[in-house]
Amino acid sequence: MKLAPDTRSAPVLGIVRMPHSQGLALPAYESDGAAGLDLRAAVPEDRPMILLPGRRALVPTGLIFEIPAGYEGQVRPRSGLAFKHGITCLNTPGTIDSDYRGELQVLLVNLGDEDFAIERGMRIAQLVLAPVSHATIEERDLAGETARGAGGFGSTGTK
Ligand SMILES: O=c1ccn([C@H]2C[C@H](O)[C@@H](COP(=O)(O)OP(=O)(O)OP(=O)(O)O)O2)c(=O)[nH]1
Repeated sequence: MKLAPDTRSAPVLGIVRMPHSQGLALPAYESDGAAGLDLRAAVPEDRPMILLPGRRALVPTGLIFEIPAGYEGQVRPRSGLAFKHGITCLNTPGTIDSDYRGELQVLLVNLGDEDFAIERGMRIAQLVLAPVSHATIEERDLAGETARGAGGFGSTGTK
């Protein structure tokens, strides 16, 4: 199926390579309609990172992103890694601020029951570019009335 062309003008995402990501493919949309750019692990070829069950680690991407103003980057897990190995992002969605100029790192956690080897070039997570707004903050004396009121946390039941 051909997806409808995007008529919005595409934001430009700048990517700067650090030395340890030389030779790795740049993040790319893996299909026409993919929401995220796959992020690859920039760990040494001869030293995969071993994530033991229950442990977490910051995995380098070797990339600095220039997120355009008015957007954020959301670092999200890959469902295949989560389903097959219990590997997910601990802080999902990780927030990449548009003024961040450090290396993008991916905080992975092993919720599976086996050791997991993160190898160089492995696609470990995905980055979604999403619009954000800065709200104008107004302090108020009272919150406006609504039908829900203060009901939450399951107040409407499950059926
Ligand atoms: O998964 C992530 C999440 C964040 N970051 C980087 C980019 C982001 O802009 C910065 C700060 O992230 P966040 O705002 O979530 O962290 P914080 O704990 O609030 O720290 P800070 O005080 O530095 O904002 O860290 C990553 O590389 N990976």
